[in-house]
Amino acid sequence: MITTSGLTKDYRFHRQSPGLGGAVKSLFHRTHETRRALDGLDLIIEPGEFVGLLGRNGAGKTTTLKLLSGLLRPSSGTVSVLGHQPWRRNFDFLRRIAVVLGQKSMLWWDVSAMDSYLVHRAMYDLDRATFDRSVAELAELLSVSDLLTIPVRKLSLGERMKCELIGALLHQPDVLFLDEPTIGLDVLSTAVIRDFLREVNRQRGTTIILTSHNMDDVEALCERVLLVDHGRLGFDGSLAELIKSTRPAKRLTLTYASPPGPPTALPSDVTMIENEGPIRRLEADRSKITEVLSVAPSWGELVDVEVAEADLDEVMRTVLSGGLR
Ligand SMILES: Nc1ncnc2c1ncn2[C@@H]1O[C@H](COP(=O)(O)OP(=O)(O)OP(=O)(O)O)[C@@H](O)[C@H]1O
Repeated sequence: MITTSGLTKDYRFHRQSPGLGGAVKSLFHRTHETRRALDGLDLIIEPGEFVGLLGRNGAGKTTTLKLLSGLLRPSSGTVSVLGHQPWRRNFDFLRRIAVVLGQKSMLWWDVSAMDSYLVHRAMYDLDRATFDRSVAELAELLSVSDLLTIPVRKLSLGERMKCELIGALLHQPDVLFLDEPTIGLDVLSTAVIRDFLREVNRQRGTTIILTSHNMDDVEALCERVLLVDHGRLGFDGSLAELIKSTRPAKRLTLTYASPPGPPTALPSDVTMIENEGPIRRLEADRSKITEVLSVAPSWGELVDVEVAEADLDEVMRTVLSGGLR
């Protein structure tokens, strides 16, 4: 459904010296520079997948989305989405995709979301009954049915994002590209939007490609993550695999009825990270967990055991600072 091979994007730009003098000078003399944002990206995405694009700021995630959705033309390499070269912006292609870029609205500011949807309806030639049903269903799922006739500029950030998503899905696209859909939203709106996207992916089979710095979004939604690193693919697999390859250690929290005795027979490569009161927190490679659990009851009266993966934000800090194994 989506394939790229050696996909490369160079941006050409000019630097301007600061101040009025710099601005005037740049009118007459411009030196151009090139920045390589994507550097030979190869990927294949199958229909119905929910994929998260991860990477540090400036890694090339938005550029990837823009190339896949046809907003940019590649400098070299190939890209095919639904059998089309996106940058040609063929109508059949545009009818089958939708793009929601956090910082760019598809809704007109001064009119209601419904007015923008009606323009959409005309553009995509949607019949009235299907249109009405779709708007009602989507608005209900996102709890914004009573907000569609208010000028968009009067809506909050979260309400606007929900209205954006409705507009993007009215023509029932096969692929949805989303850039940071929950940025700046409160936990409630974030949860509603996550449930909605999960539903759209499952019920309609819509392929969704999402960029997000919110690891909770990625954990909740994406069964596959692609790590973009300096314009290349740094990792391709599940979030669980990414965690495993980055922080193989698991966290064990042992709670005792009262402060336990010394941790005798603790395997040598297990680290005690908290040793106070009745709680012992340890970090152990997953292969050592059973060994720890077999000696832990001898330290005291063990009342609770919790085994968890390393904290997601910690994992991402390791990944983004180049610590992927
Ligand atoms: N129009 C442009 N002109 C010049 N350079 C650009 C342009 N757009 C992006 N870049 C550069 O290309 C690189 C990749 O940018 P991109 O926006 O794809 O990164 P990103 O991974 O989406 O980052 P972020 O997480 O900060 O949104 C960055 O170094 C950025 O400065």
